[in-house]
Amino acid sequence: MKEEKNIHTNSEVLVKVEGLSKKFCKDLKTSLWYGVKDLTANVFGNKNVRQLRDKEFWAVKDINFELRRGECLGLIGHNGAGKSTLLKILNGLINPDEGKVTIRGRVGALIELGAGFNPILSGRENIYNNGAVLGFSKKEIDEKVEAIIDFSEIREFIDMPVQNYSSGMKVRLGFAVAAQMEPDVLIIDEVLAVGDIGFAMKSFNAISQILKTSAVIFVSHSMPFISRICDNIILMDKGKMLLKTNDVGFGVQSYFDNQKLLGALNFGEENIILNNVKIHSENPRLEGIIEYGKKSIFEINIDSLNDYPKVKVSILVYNMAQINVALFESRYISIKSIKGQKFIFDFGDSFLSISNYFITVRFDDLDNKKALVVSNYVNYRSFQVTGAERLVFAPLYLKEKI
Ligand SMILES: Nc1ncnc2c1ncn2[C@@H]1O[C@H](COP(=O)(O)OP(=O)(O)OP(=O)(O)O)[C@@H](O)[C@H]1O
Repeated sequence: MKEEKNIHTNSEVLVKVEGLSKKFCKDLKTSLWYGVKDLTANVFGNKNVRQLRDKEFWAVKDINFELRRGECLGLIGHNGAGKSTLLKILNGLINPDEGKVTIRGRVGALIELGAGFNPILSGRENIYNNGAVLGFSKKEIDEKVEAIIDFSEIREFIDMPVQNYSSGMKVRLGFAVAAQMEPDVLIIDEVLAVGDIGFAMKSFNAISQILKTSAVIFVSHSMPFISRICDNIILMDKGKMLLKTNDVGFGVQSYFDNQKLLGALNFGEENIILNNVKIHSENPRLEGIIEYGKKSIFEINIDSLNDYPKVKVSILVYNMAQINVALFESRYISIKSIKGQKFIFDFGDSFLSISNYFITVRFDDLDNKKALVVSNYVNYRSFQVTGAERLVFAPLYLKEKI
């Protein structure tokens, strides 16, 4: 596992996690049986937690980190990697089998949608309940309640039972409570993604504000969200920490490298058959690799079943988050009804940032207004941009020319 030094070394450590592990059992009956056995073993003081028994697995294994005031930790990893389990341990919802968590101060958490709310009580009553759980007096909550309702932007529905709220409304209320209660440590699971983009932007601004006095732990599969607010990353894989870094660009890239990604899909009439796309900079031997700042060359090899006198080739470049970051369009080319035609396109200097990309290749017949798209090869292949530049999450990395 790679590890880097923390930059906020002067601020106070608010979260300390040492050797944290949690195991689960894949089968409910066996789990109940182990529960009974463990209870008995506990009485006689010979519980052996380190060993996995049949059907057990480590959902969280040997996690260690420290988080200081002012830091935002992004917990990322594939589905089932153990992120939510780790958050639940940190929030005291479940006990670890091994290890220790030390948290200083008040914890605000938004973990499961609607968790922490009583569904039959109104939004307003739930604000009071949550505040009381966090240790605030009624008077203190009275002082905050208006700000919470304003932040959530659901004043109209604040006296309605929470069970009738939409998912987004629950998130709005949950985040407003967690954020406005001045937590020292704020824990947020994927739920923010449920809110609309307007609320997500507002939440990010609120998190930046909260970070002045708190530490934040944030779980998300949205790398744009992660790179927007986190300054530390832990990449989890099967319960373990694969990477701990304060280089967010590198952390995000490692997350994508660790994912299984979809293969190519072909749409369109298939009258133009794409045999091959070669991508390189000046050196054709470095196939599939473009050097940052150097020119990029795309060579396509096709078979065509018809004559197309005026065709435009479009290459759509997607980043690992499947965001379309570039569209390259060719000059008009004339395609003959023969096999094995090769076209070379020079797309000029590439300032795509260092990362991996996918391309979709589309052929438009500009002579035929009815069937404009002849072939469309979605996610046809990937390529890499390399260089000694910094890893940044922004799709384009532009530097001032000196
Ligand atoms: N109460 C439980 N009993 C048994 N297994 C559980 C329990 N809670 C979680 N698990 C298992 O622990 C593993 C980790 O789950 P967890 O929810 O922490 O993953 P995650 O990284 O948050 O995933 P996602 O990205 O899908 O939210 C999974 O295999 C899950 O099935």
